[in-house]
Amino acid sequence: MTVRSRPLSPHLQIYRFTITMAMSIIHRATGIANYVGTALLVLWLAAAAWGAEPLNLVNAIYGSWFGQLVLFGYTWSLFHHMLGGLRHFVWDFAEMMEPGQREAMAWATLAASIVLTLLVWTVFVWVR
Ligand code: HEM
Repeated sequence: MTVRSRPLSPHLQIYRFTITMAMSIIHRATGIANYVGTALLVLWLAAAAWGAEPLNLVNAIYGSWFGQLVLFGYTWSLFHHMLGGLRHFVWDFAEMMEPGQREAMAWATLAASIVLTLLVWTVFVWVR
């Protein structure tokens, strides 16, 4: 049987890396992470409804360094995804679609998500 070489679809390795591409991938990843984080939130609420002992256990796990790391990541994920959603909202009005504008919005999303996460953790966790 003769094997004909067929054209390949473009794939990740042949695209030039761009910040907008990274933001698109991160938007999907944070969407998935938000599901996991929300499940953790539900677990905490369920433990609180269950009684003092389960709540103390969940609080101890969430309060450990690993738990705090996960919750910090969840906070960032929520902010990044929400700002990404607002970016889509702006695009729905056919605004900020020019090259340069798209990149600026992508960097602004990333920067704002980091600043907002640090702000929330500073106000509600680190300095109370
Ligand atoms: C816990 C809350 C949330 C969860 C679990 C969640 C989850 C997801 C998931 C899994 C996707 C699909 C990603 C993909 O297939 O590429 C998605 C897409 C999207 N999300 Fe969320 N999301 C949440 C909150 C939000 C919020 C607050 C906003 C807006 C402020 C938002 C705006 C969007 C938009 C616009 C898309 C579509 C993006 C596209 O078309 O590429 N989401 N979300």
